Amino acid sequence: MDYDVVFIGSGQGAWNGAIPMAKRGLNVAIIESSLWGGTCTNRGCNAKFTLDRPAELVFEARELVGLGIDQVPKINWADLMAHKQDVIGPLSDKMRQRMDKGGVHTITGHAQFVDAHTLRIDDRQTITADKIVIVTGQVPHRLDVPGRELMHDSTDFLSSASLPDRLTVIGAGYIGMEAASIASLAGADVTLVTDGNAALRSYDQTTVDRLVTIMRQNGVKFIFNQSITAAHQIVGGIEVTGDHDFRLETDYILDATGRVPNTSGLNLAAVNVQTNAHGIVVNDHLQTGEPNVYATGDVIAKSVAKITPTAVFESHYLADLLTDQTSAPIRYPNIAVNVFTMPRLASVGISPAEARQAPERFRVETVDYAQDWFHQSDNEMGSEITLIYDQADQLVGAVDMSNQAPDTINTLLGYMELGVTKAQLDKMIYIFPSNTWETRKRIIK
Ligand SMILES: Cc1cc2nc3c(=O)[nH]c(=O)nc-3n(C[C@H](O)[C@H](O)[C@H](O)COP(=O)(O)OP(=O)(O)OC[C@H]3O[C@@H](n4cnc5c(N)ncnc54)[C@H](O)[C@@H]3O)c2cc1C
Ligand SMILES: NC(=O)c1ccc[n+]([C@@H]2O[C@H](COP(=O)([O-])OP(=O)(O)OC[C@H]3O[C@@H](n4cnc5c(N)ncnc54)[C@H](O)[C@@H]3O)[C@@H](O)[C@H]2O)c1
Repeated sequence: MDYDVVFIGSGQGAWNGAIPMAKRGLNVAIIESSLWGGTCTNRGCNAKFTLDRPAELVFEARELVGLGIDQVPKINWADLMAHKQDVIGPLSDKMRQRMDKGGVHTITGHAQFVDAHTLRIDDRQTITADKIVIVTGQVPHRLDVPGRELMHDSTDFLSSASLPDRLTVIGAGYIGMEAASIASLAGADVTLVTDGNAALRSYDQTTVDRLVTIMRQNGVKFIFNQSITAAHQIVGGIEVTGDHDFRLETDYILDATGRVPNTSGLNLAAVNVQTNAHGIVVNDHLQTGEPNVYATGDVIAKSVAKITPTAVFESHYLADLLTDQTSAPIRYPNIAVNVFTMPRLASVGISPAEARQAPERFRVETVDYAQDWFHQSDNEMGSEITLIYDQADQLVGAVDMSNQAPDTINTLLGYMELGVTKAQLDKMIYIFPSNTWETRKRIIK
């Protein structure tokens, strides 16, 4: 065999495990057909976050208009996009160097299976491996309607040279909500259209309703229960049409209707690897139907969130499994999740809906930040935190919608995972004033 382990795809689900495997003595290669580091690094989290920072400043300045702020800063999209390119552009090369330095062989090209131990790369090279890991991620779902060529995906949007005057976002998931938030705070007239009656379905819907209200107050128009059936060019723009005589004139359409597992170019017919609508089917050792073929990251069918931290966790697990550091099945701990809207919406653990269904087991406590001096100083009106405790008064879940929500939920995740008690928290001396102090205060009160 040419290699002990070969990864197909170089994203977070691959290199985080590949480097430790190489350091522990395995002969490891990663094959990548596009940018090194995959989606998160080049066209996902990092690119989005760079565009989001000024939007965050605009939002926070707006909250203080008349309370000490006279002028809200204005985003210069062209400069921001150039800055994003300066930050994100070099990352692919840096990521490849990181993998090379970590002792991993990096091979450029598109890989597909010949058999369970053999991969063909771009019809130019064939390599063999004892074990193969599929980490090919997801690709944007695209609406199959007339005029789809006039629509853009998240990769296009995150590289758009100019900010459209009128932006139509289709879909109210992570990508649609985050793009709507950034674009509207950057000055676009944003309409978000979705086929269902709810946004961000995996989040606590009471809090999501409050988020939608705040986004509406900040200029995003929401249209629920609306299917889009076509788009066509008109003088001065694009017309989007849908059922029930829906018509909307716009300048740019972002199709944010989801992402689908990237399995079609792998020639899976040559191996015993099963897929379903959610991705590659794996067992609790991330093993496919082919005993030497594994899969990690977004491409697998999994019940946990398809986000970078779960891909990294799986990659680390596989490094331990394939270097005999563990033989145990993968067990996910509590997973903190966050939507980068303004305000942020983050959650962890038992949801308020689950807790309310079992009042004999859980206590649910919601704190309206409008009543709280710390958030009043930012004028964070409409924001709130919900905390869920079990019978032993131990924190088991939380939902926070506020400007600081990711850090609040990260802090609470630590308390939950380590089983930190109120008595222990009472003995910690945090910085005051700070978000961590306020979060702790809420628990020990
Ligand atoms: C717009 C956007 C914003 C996001 N924001 C966040 C966020 O804020 N936080 C967060 O946690 N997650 C976020 N995510 C999700 C996150 O990007 C993914 O969970 C993560 O990138 C998954 O990593 P992965 O390694 O499984 O796959 P990917 O990073 O998608 O990597 C797959 C790689 O495989 C390569 N490949 C595919 N087929 C082949 C082949 N046949 N041969 C060779 N190479 C191949 C692809 O080119 C790609 O580089 C975001 C995603 C998007 C799209
Ligand atoms: N902050 C983060 O962690 C983050 C950010 C962005 C993306 N992601 C990841 O990216 C992936 C994709 O996210 P997403 O937001 O694209 O997908 P999603 O599946 O969460 O949302 C898709 C949205 O499109 C709507 N939709 C689907 N078909 C439609 C149609 N025909 N017409 C109108 N609306 C339609 C759905 O109702 C839903 O609101 C997820 O795995 C997510 O975890 C994570």
